[in-house]
Amino acid sequence: MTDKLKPLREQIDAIDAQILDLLNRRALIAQEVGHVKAETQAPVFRPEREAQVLRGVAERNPGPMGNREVQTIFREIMSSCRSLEKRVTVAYLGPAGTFSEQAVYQQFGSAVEGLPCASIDEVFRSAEAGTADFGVVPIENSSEGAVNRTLDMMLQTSLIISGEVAIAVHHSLMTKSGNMDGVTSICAHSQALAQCQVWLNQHYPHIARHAVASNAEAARLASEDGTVAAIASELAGAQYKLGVVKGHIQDDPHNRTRFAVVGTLQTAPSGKDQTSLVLAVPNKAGAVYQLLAPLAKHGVSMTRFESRPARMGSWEYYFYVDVEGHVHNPAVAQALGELQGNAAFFKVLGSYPVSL
Ligand SMILES: O=C(O)C(=O)C[C@]1(C(=O)O)C=C[C@@H](O)C=C1
Repeated sequence: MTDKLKPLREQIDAIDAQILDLLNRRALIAQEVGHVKAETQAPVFRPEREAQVLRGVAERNPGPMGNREVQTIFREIMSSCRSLEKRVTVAYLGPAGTFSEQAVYQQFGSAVEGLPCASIDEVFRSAEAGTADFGVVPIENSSEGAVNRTLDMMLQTSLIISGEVAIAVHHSLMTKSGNMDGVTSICAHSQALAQCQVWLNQHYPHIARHAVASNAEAARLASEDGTVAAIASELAGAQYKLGVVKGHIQDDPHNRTRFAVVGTLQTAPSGKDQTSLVLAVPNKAGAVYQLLAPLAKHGVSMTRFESRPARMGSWEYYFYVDVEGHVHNPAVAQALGELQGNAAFFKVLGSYPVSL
């Protein structure tokens, strides 16, 4: 070791000792919080508090560390403190290596028990039955739009949305060999095939495409068969020891997927929240316009409006609406009260912190 390096490393060692001490002091307090919560049967996972802590560290961060990096560290700190109170189990659309699994870690950190499920329906069932404390389900993609199965399930379920996570979705084309020699089919989830179709049409128009249950399943198939190429995350590719033929092949470089954290927890206001609802109106002229009028009247902004055909009953469409603010906010509460009066069907799916 050079003479210059030695004193610097000694400083780092001293700071690490302080960090370790502080981390454990924090963990002891979290354990106390856990005892208080156990006495009052209060929920352990508090998305509003975690969102406030993460926003707070970004606001106070003097640098040179970036906000994102600092938030990643604090998310992990809270995850391990939380796991001293209780290890939360979260169901997601498996297998391991999917973007859904990535969303679980992004929201809960790594001290969490992931429960991979075979379908979106099973994620809901696990959280409804209490096998999992929460479920994480994809709700919409920035290029492909709504995930219809999730929207349909939100209508039927007794669960509510307790939080949301948005992740950047980058797809890679991967094979066992790392090249396309002898490849006769490209496999991926139908959403991933759709998100890469322009690129695929340009580069491999003559190779057959097959939709499979998940991108991780495609990676598994490619790991067993040299004639198969998979489109998946590099994380999934690494799990199956695939070589990358080409990374970032999604047509939209800013491709993102939003996931909902579903459970029984009614999340308290965090200071920057949104509320999701489902509505329906009788099929008559001007009904939708009239339905939404209370939002404008009370100054509540609508951030999302999605329609979905109703397959039964007397209404034509269900409208999935997100508005800014929490249901405990008086303006939101008043607007929703009036909106409910205009609607033939009305369900609040939940109020939760806006994702980072
Ligand atoms: O403040 C709490 O309620 C805690 O349990 C502490 C803590 C944390 O580590 O900061 C841990 C888990 C909760 O989800 C929120 C925050």
